[in-house]
Amino acid sequence: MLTLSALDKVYKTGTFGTSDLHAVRHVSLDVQRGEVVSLIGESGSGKSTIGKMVLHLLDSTGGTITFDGQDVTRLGFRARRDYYRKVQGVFQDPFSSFNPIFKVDRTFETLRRTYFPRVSQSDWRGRLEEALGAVSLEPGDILGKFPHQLSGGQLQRLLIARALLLDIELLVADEIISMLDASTRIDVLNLLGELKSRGLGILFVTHDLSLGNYVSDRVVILYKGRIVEQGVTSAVFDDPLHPYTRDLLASVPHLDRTWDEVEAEESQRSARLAGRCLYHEALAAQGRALGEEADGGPAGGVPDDVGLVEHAPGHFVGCFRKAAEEECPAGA
Ligand SMILES: Nc1ncnc2c1ncn2[C@@H]1O[C@H](COP(=O)(O)OP(=O)(O)OP(=O)(O)O)[C@@H](O)[C@H]1O
Repeated sequence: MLTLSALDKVYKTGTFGTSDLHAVRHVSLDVQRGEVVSLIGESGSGKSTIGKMVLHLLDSTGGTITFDGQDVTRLGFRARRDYYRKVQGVFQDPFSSFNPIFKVDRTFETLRRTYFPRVSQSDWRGRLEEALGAVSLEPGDILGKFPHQLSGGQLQRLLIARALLLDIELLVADEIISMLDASTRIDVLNLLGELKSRGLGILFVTHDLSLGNYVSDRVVILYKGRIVEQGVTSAVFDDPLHPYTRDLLASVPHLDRTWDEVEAEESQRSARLAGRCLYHEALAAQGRALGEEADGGPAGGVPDDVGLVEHAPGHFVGCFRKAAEEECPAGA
């Protein structure tokens, strides 16, 4: 359904826009109907930039985005409107998606006027109540209220209801439950599971590995805008191949280990990988200051073009040694 091919994004930075920040590099992935694919990576790895390019909130600087085989990388006004009928996004902070001076009903009225001008008010009311019911919201509790009168979880569900009214095929869910409390989180996650079983494809953006493990059919691990590993969730979590994926998994807090034990494991892993893995060297050299641009090249950072190698069916790892068909001494 959705396919990204060698997608790139370079931001112009600096006072006069003379510096380049390569936020997304040659990212290729796909999301099928009824499938949840998670983009996982630390802050600054390019997850949201990819989500925004899929949603046409940002232009890409290279590569293509296709939806059902049609190139949607550059869309005119009309085509964009049609695209948004099939593809919608929900973001971390639901408050920023609503205008605080209007009641939430306005969001739905705008939707009706834009996409369903011929639907009568009474039909529309029926559809709206059905969509609110699907996200477990009682119309009487929600309609006629201002955003500040509703909780983050209610607003998040309203945004999903809005997407349902459009009968979308793909949802880009960018950190949508980070701001919710534990019980609301479960409600929203269950809702996503239900939408998936109805055939919705979901591109789920998260920095939270446990969450990625819980919701996804496949995961894509990003580091500095590059895919370092991707595959079926159980394959990647049970047998992480890339040192960065292993680092990420090792950094998940365990209640049964003390800080000293975690530090000892970390230094053993560092010693094992030292001088062997460019990704690892880059992380060490930058003191894990992710978000800074790596220079590229073996000395300072990560090489530009590291192809993904299929280690097992559907399980890909990016490694300069593997790409050169060399053995990885780190065992990755
Ligand atoms: N508008 C912008 N102009 C310049 N640089 C940007 C812009 N937006 C993002 N960046 C940079 O692009 C890189 C990727 O940012 P992005 O927001 O996609 O990362 P992320 O993985 O979603 O991070 P987070 O989890 O913190 O949201 C970062 O280095 C960020 O500073």
